[in-house]
Amino acid sequence: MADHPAVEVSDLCVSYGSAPVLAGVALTVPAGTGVCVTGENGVGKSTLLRCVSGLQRPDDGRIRVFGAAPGSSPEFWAAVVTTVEPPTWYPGLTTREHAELICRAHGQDPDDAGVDEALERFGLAGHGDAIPPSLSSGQKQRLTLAMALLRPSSLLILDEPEQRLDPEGRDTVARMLTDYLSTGGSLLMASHDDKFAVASGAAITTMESLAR
Ligand SMILES: Nc1ncnc2c1ncn2[C@@H]1O[C@H](COP(=O)(O)OP(=O)(O)OP(=O)(O)O)[C@@H](O)[C@H]1O
Repeated sequence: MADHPAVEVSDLCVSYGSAPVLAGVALTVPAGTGVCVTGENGVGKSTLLRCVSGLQRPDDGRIRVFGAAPGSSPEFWAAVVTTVEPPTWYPGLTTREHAELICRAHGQDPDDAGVDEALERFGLAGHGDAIPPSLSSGQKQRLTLAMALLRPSSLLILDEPEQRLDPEGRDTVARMLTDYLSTGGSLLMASHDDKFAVASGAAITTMESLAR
């Protein structure tokens, strides 16, 4: 895995109907680094992230994630966390139980994985016994990111992680992404907040610069 870039995209083309959205997009995220894709609304950032996440088949082009095609293999989903799709909450499970579940699903003891610390760090300690649908939109986003960062992974694919977060929440997430990168993780994200992206340790690249 370490021999390959985290993400390698070349000649990626996606159209919706007759409207081309991505035309010959190329992108590399070296393993252990972070890249943030920026650009105006509708330029195709989420489409790119969906394709790299294996959630959308491009019309043309080549995508490799740690040297393999993205998709439905257990190895891919053991290595990759994507927040491109909005989360689905389990009926009747609390915020804490969601965090515990994600740990257990990945073979971690929730205490050892630091569920309490994660809830505290994300400002959710007082909401551990609430069910996620009752949380505010920013608190839901905090829980989504806490769960993404609690489980082991090698690549995070995050679509506008700063969305709905207050300034303190953005700072917390940026610090945690910097830590993630410093421990060898790789990051591909889309964002409208350059300051947040830089604070996260990601190199900024515009969608425009990725197209041929
Ligand atoms: N399922 C779909 N069917 C048809 N058109 C779509 C579909 N998904 C996206 N599009 C169109 O493709 C273009 C790119 O959308 P995309 O969501 O990838 O952009 P984005 O850069 O992530 O935008 P934003 O900054 O608003 O999140 C837009 O014009 C959008 O309307």
